[in-house]
Amino acid sequence: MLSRQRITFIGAGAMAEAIISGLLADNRVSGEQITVVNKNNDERLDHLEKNYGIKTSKDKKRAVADSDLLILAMKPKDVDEALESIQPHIREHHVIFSVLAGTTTDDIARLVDVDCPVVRVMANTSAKVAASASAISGGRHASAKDIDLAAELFSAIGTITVVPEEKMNSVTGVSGSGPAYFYYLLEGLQTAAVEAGLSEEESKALLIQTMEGAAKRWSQSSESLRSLYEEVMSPGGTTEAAFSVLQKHTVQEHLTTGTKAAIDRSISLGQPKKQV
Ligand SMILES: NC(=O)C1=CN([C@@H]2O[C@H](COP(=O)(O)OP(=O)(O)OC[C@H]3O[C@@H](n4cnc5c(N)ncnc54)[C@H](O)[C@@H]3O)[C@@H](O)[C@H]2O)C=CC1
Ligand SMILES: O=C(O)[C@@H]1CCC=N1
Repeated sequence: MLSRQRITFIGAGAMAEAIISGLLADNRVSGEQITVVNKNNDERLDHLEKNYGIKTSKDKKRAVADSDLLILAMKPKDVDEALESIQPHIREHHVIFSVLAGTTTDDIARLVDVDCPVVRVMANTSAKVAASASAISGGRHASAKDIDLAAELFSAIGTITVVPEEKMNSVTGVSGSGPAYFYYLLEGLQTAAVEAGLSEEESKALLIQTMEGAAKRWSQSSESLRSLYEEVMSPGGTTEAAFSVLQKHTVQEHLTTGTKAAIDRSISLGQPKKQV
């Protein structure tokens, strides 16, 4: 199915690039099938064309008319303007995938005159190395075939979980934003490593394997996370010393609160459009 789709990305930013990069690496889609349009940043279009061998266009109308699948990849605040500019060229044969945080499939359907299917997807930037944790929900007009197409496309760039749309804001705060939380924590660990005499290279190698090993261990275990970290702690040992500081500063509670703030933001990003 995917091999016959003409795909147009509306928006040429970080997320579009991550998805394009992952898709091409998987070879299920060729550069010929992909066209990217943007608002006004020609440098981004040149960058994508040169680095990925995809097509770019300054003629949005043509790029939309000549496509089967539209992938909306602009910021949520720009979706109204973006869809207004292309909506006369959207036909019923089009399938729309949206990767926008907060924005619901109904928000998008309201901005399009025809009843084409809309599928909401929350991927993350690990798509760039085919390791996104992506979730998919179908809107009102989306059929099982449309969900299958989204699953086929996004499974080329990582794992897929199909969820009802009411869970999408939670997914966004957890796995959409998730890579940033891990990078932030790792930055703290790397600072300690370097200040204690390890080189950046040494600490990177050690931390990557530590993170991958912990993820693998959790994925293969039925134990709770608490029992997994307690397994690391020897009484009076190094981990306990670290935890006494982390717990004093309620680091875990702050992580929970921060993630809830991301979920709340995803909810509020959808709200202004709901009032239209
Ligand atoms: N960056 C991330 O980790 C993730 C982002 N997302 C979602 O992906 C979407 C894009 O995010 P980023 O790529 O980070 O943003 P970005 O700012 O890097 O890219 C957005 C692109 O949309 C273009 N654009 C704006 N208005 C337009 C219009 N009217 N017509 C055509 N193009 C237009 C901009 O020129 C820009 O190239 C957002 O809605 C975000 O919620 C979802 C998951 C993860
Ligand atoms: O920060 C954001 O709004 C986007 C959505 C999920 C990750 N990045």
